[in-house]
Amino acid sequence: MIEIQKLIKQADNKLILRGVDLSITKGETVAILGPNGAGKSTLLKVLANLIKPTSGQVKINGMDLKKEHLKIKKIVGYLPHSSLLYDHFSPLENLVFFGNVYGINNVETSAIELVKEVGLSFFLNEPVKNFSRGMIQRIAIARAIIHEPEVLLLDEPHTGLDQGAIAILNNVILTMKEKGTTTLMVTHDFKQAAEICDRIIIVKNGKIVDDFKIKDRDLNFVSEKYQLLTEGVS
Ligand SMILES: Nc1ncnc2c1ncn2[C@@H]1O[C@H](COP(=O)(O)OP(=O)(O)OP(=O)(O)O)[C@@H](O)[C@H]1O
Repeated sequence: MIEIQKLIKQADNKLILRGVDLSITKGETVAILGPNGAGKSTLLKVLANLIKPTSGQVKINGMDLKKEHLKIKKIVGYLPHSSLLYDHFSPLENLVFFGNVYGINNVETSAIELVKEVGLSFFLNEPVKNFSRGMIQRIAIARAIIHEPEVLLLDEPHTGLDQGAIAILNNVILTMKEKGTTTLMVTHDFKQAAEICDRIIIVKNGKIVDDFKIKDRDLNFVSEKYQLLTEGVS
């Protein structure tokens, strides 16, 4: 589903990604862990087509990111650090707006359903400028999946969420997985990574330094591997 070969990203004479090779199959849920500044968000931004790689090849669903980025955009959902929501719009207005951008059918019904799914039906018509950070994050997640993407790119999705909202988000991710969605999630939250992901990738200094499957939701295994590989990195 996602094929990355020899990906290099350089900016301001700094090598941010130093030759990333990665292959992710359809339906996998993959966590990207790594210390601050390792290049995790940059990797996600390249896949979301927000920034161009310096060199290397990226294919999503068999399509070359350089040549078919418009088609790829339609099948990719991206949750960045910022919510991308319009402050003065309600959740319903925001989701209808973004749903229309993607040209989805029955946009209002889908929007109402998604707001319900993230537990904010009561606030359907309130402007999001009055929302707490966690509430905004919930609607931002709904925005990222309004077009039922085949590939979901999540940059620290659990940040700012309370326990209830974490459970809702994990449920959303697992439900999408059942439908065949491939998810790539940057996170510092090992517990959530172990809870919902099948596979962990550790990025350090712009390179993948480990890539393994998780067995039995084993958080200790993930923590130990991480510490071993990132020792000495502040
Ligand atoms: N446009 C840019 N120009 C120059 N340097 C950049 C640019 N974008 C990112 N960087 C640098 O590249 C490095 C990797 O950034 P990135 O945001 O990908 O890290 P990260 O692994 O997501 O970190 P964090 O865990 O702190 O979010 C950082 O040192 C960052 O300052």
